[in-house]
Amino acid sequence: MTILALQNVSKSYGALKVTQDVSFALEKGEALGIIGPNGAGKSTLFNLITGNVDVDGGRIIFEGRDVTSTPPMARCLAGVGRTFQIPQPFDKLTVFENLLVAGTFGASQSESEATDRCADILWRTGLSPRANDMAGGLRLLQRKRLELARALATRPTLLLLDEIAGGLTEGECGQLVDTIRAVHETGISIVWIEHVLHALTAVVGRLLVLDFGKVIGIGQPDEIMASKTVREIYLGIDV
Ligand SMILES: Nc1ncnc2c1ncn2[C@@H]1O[C@H](COP(=O)(O)OP(=O)(O)OP(=O)(O)O)[C@@H](O)[C@H]1O
Repeated sequence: MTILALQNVSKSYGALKVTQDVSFALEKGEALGIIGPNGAGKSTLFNLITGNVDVDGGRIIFEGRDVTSTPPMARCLAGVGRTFQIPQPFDKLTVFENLLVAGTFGASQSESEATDRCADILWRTGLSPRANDMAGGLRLLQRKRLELARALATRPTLLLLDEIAGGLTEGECGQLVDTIRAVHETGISIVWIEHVLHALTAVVGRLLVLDFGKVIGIGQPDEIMASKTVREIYLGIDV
């Protein structure tokens, strides 16, 4: 069953076509990776899926409903959770308080309803020892974990991850991949934009390649990475 479908979605900023006639479908429980050069339109695609940016054309279907004109908050409450490339937690709240904000406002639950769930998410994302620390004092790995935890606190059925492994050491990246794999095993569907390919392919079953806002390939990671066009455009390999 399809959880998310984009049908001929387009977006331009002035003369710049950032998203060009993009169509793809994500099955329930699937994990899909998105790769592409800098400026290819990857984050814009997430902004279109979440409603932070309006489409110029095309349709976005989530859980069988047309959400193309649905505001971001309503899409979040319907089950679309996301992380941002640059984590921006509430620095002057504790890690746990940050989760509670997401768990109450983002999942429409009372504080008492959200508390146990948020404590469980803290544990699952390895943040329990940091629960009472101010978010502003966290190191990069912990900020990335908090970004993931906040998205999970909104109770997503579809989780969009935007370059969550960027800037981490190899060891930290491996730990985060284990956490994301465990999240995926709970049945949450994932779309993950990432430049760290080995992290991505440790989790996703398919890759989608964007270039100048267009889908230039979608399929199994091995097939995609063997494609001449992808190797030329994305890896810069002259073949
Ligand atoms: N609000 C905006 N106004 C004008 N141009 C924009 C806007 N948002 C994005 N762009 C442009 O759209 C293009 C795609 O940007 P986007 O952030 O989606 O790319 P990306 O593939 O996520 O890049 P990166 O890998 O560097 O994060 C870029 O040229 C960017 O400058």
